[in-house]
Amino acid sequence: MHLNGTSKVNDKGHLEIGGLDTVELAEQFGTPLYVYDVSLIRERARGFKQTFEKLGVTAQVAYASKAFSTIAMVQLADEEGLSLDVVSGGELYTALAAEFPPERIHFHGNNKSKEELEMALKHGVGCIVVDNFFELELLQSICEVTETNTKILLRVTPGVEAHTHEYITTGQADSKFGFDLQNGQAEKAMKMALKSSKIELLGLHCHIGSQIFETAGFIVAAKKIFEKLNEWKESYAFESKVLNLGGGFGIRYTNEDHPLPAGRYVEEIIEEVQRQADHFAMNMPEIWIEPGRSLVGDAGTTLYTIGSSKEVPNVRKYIAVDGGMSDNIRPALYQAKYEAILANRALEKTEETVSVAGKCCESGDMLIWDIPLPKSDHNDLLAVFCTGAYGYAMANNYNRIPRPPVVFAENGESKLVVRRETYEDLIRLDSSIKEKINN
Ligand SMILES: Cc1ncc(COP(=O)(O)O)c(C=O)c1O
Ligand SMILES: N[C@@H](CCCC[NH3+])C(=O)O
Repeated sequence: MHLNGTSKVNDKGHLEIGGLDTVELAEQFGTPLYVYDVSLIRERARGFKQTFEKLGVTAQVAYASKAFSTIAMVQLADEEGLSLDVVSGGELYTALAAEFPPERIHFHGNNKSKEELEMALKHGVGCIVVDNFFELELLQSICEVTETNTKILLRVTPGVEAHTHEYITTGQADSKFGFDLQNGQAEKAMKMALKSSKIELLGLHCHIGSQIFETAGFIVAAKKIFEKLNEWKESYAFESKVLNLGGGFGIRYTNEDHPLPAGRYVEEIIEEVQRQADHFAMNMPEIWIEPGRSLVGDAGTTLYTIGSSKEVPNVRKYIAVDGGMSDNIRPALYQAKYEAILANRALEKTEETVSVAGKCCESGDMLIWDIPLPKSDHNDLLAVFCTGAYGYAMANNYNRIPRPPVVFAENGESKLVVRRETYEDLIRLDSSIKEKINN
């Protein structure tokens, strides 16, 4: 059993998170329930920040709020002195509702609407990460009409893609995101931005992938960017004050995953950037990163109640829980793997191999295949670990299943930060039958 952060098994044999017995949390808040270990999020945030501080590098660690965006999480990011990456009007609205300082918000997205850009400018968002020519022109015209100035980064695709243990360099980066660095698009965008009196180009951004376990991809990306920056310095006297190398730092979901400690990614990235800056006689840029998963992923645990079970003789045993792809779509979408234990009988030895099914009307709604557990029964409590990133964030109402609540656990205290959806919530946006008849 691999336990993260403050998670431990107490003397009743129950899983504890943040000093709280998960059996009691399930009784109090019901299941399914997302529980976050707040101290672990703080530890991860401090880990990133301290590495930059130790190496004396000016930096911004921007929490990629797409991983888990709620008012409480945004406030926690603020408390820890992080910046914030948002990718939509909704994430921006959440950040503003949490009173996150707008100057530390970075606004991403490959198809920001006019309304979203206006909203960002109106609230003084610190940096807009411009993705394409359409957006650059739209932003320029909004700035002119509203007489607003803004700071931007250009998102570039350096021709590097990284996934877990591998990275590949692709000649022509085939991606919906960003300006291609090699085919002249990025250079054209840079020239357009430099001409603008309303837009201040701070530098470049790239993001090479997610759940990455090695630094090689980041290092190749940094090299490619610096080669281009060197050309631009000579031709246009442009120097990138900021270099944002995105997020993507991997975490351990199961014992197949071997991520580096967060500090290692940062140290190696900084060393490479420093080496490149020295090599090309440039000033060391400010380095920004955007971790999402690695800040919140292993701090989240989902608690489920086991209901029905089904034995397929000589094939497998299914146990079904009261949630599934509606609260965690990652196994169905990416064949993502998770570990789990019986939270109410955590010390009992494993006796059988079972597969954990969700309750949605979809054969692919399986949370975990072939996991060893003690002999379980209905009403046992199943804890699935590492659901903190892209769990609640990608939750949905398939089969009109209400989304579970979110509880923050820290130092023996629980805080309900998102309440459970109700059936009334589910029909709230429907036009009522009466309205339909009247129309
Ligand atoms: C631009 C950008 N920044 C940051 C992230 C966060 O990635 P992760 O959660 O893997 O750290 C993503 C998602 O992959 C992204 O697209
Ligand atoms: N949603 C993905 C990651 C997407 C990263 C955002 N660009 C996941 O659950 O792993």
